[in-house]
Amino acid sequence: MSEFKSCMFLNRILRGVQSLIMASKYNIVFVLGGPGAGKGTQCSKIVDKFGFIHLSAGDLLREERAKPGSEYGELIENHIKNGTIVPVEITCSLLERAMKDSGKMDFLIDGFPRNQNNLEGWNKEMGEKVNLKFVLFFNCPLEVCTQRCLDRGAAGSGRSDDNLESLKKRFDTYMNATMPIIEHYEEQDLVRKIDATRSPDEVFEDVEKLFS
Ligand SMILES: Nc1ncnc2c1ncn2[C@@H]1O[C@H](COP(=O)(O)OP(=O)(O)O)[C@@H](O)[C@H]1O
Ligand SMILES: O=c1ccn([C@@H]2O[C@H](COP(=O)(O)OP(=O)(O)O)[C@@H](O)[C@H]2O)c(=O)[nH]1
Ligand SMILES: [Mg+2]
Repeated sequence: MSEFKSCMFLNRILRGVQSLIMASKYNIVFVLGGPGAGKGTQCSKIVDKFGFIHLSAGDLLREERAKPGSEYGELIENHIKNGTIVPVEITCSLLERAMKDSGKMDFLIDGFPRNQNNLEGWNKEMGEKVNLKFVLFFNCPLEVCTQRCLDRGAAGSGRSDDNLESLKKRFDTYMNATMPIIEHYEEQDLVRKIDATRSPDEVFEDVEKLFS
């Protein structure tokens, strides 16, 4: 075999190995944006049309909090009410367990990673196991987000954090802890920013282009 041919052959083997490695990894899209930006609403639409599994970190934490005798129930409730972020070991293990239990490979991870501790803990535990496709970022001003959360609370969300006092703290966390994470991914050109102030269907028109 000529040198050129053996080089081509090796290249093909390498590409094969690479695609095998990628196929064995979870495909994930992180979904970020302020409280009430519409992350959950858009994730439902993506699931309906593109068949991803939607994992909301907040929902998983609320589920864990509700379990009778949960070791972490009180800690989670305190963080949620204060708009602060639960330590990554708890959230990451809930996410990983849900991913494994689903038996699927394609996930929307909604509302995570929210701070540096989340990012570092996730990278350490899951970095080698996932292929991060992109970060879907719903950009929405504070006033619009606040009104949506207050309406969600008034409509009976039952959430202990859909009130003005908690919302102020949630925004504080969002600006100080989550925005730097979005900037971190922006530096890697992984952020797909969407104007989330429009109606859900208009927002989704932009979202679906990213998945088609
Ligand atoms: N584009 C939108 N325009 C108006 N209201 C919206 C929009 N998207 C979501 N909502 C409403 O705002 C509230 C927050 O939406 P949600 O999807 O739960 O946001 P998040 O998960 O980002 O907190 C919900 O009551 C939802 O029905
Ligand atoms: O990775 C996460 C996701 C959520 N939360 C907590 O759960 C709350 C509600 O998060 P959720 O994503 O449900 O709120 P949303 O942004 O959708 O309104 C947050 O304010 C945090 O206190 C957390 O600690 N870690
Ligand atoms: Mg949500």
